[in-house]
Amino acid sequence: MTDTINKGSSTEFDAKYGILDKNTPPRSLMCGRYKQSFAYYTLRSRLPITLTSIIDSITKDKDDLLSEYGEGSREEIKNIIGSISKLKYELQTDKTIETFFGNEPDKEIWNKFIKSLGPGENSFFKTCWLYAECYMYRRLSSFFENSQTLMSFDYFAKQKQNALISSIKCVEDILRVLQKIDITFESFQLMLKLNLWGNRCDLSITSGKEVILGDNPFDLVHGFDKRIIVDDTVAVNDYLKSINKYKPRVVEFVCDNAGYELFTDFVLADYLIKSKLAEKVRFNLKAIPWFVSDATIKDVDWTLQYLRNHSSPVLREYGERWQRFLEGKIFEVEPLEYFWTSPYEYYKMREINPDLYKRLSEAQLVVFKGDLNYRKLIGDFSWNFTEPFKTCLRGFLPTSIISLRTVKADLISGLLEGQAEILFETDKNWMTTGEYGTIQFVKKSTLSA
Ligand SMILES: O=P(O)(O)OC[C@H]1O[C@](O)(CO)[C@@H](O)[C@@H]1O
Repeated sequence: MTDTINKGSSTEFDAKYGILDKNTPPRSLMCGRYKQSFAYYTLRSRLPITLTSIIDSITKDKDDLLSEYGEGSREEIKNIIGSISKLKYELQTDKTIETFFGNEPDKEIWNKFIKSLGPGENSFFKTCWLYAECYMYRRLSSFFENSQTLMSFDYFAKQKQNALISSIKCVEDILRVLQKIDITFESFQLMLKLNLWGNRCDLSITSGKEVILGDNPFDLVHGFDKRIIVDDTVAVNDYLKSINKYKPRVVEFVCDNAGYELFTDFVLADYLIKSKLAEKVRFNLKAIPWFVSDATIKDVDWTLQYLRNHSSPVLREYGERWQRFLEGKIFEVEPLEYFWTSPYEYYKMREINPDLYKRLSEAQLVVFKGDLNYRKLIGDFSWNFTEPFKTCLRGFLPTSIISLRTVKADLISGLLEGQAEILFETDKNWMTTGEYGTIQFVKKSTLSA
């Protein structure tokens, strides 16, 4: 995939913006200046396509927007389209990242970060890929946040809702299994794998295009067993069974995509309660529309409402059950937290947001879903692939953590010697297809009483 864009990209762009025709050097921050990196492909091709598709969808849906947000939104729609086009131009001409000046609730944290970037490291292709990509989505959201009529409009909502609606047969199949599941190690393993592969339904990797699930989610799970290249399922199951002296045992989910993936988060959370491996599950969601399909609190409400209103009895049953869990505080949605839509890697959390770090440390396990969370766990940093996952956390360990990630970016840790080489021989793009997954667990040795 990256080869295509690199061959097609104009050399004058590379010359003008100091692009180096090489891959990311070892143990360096990943950024768009390395032409052979997925960072370059993302910034040069994927993100402009994402911005263009937002402009196209707003333009196409303008009449619906006008009827929903009133005639006063007409001018603002035009201005926002102009702002998105300007952002796209800045991205495509490697402009310096600008500070925020509107009424963004997290303006201070973002501007402090932007000002901390050194000269020569503060433009889209020169700064770390993670910062540039997070900045683009944050800046995009600010155009709506600072409007008078469209501040609550989620420009990704339709795609996120479709991601559930189009997978409703899989949803039904899974719920029928959950209804009568026995609590065994095998069923725990199945729930974890279903949740892992639910992460393939991420619309940012397709720049917004729908990800089509196969017919039967269990076929997908069993068919992909060999593609789980690190699997700590046994360790995390043993750990959860060993902590039964803590009450209530709390598991935090740092969620990723809405749609089918959010559904699989509810399924895994339900299983943890049903199996008595936890008494409470808390969900951490995004405060703003993020990376196309990341889940917001509104997406949780919509998902439960959609299930509760569905014609299928089993969908209604679980929509009602999970709504009751929320009312009974067995499930909890955590209060809005802008740290999750900041550019910071997680090893900086204790310094930047100690209250959040403390809250996570009170849980017995934190489940980090997906690729972007993985990038923030280890940083957009070209670690040796065999570097231990715990080392790459650089001290971030509020409590025991597990990462469930389908591999969509050219960074990874915790592989065995020679494992990556074999995978590259199989498919040179294996790191950016989402067709390989990792289940990586780090136990916090001294759990406070
Ligand atoms: O939804 P997920 O699993 O976090 O994936 C999003 C990630 O995938 C990518 O789109 C491709 O790596 C990244 O830009 C982003 O980090």
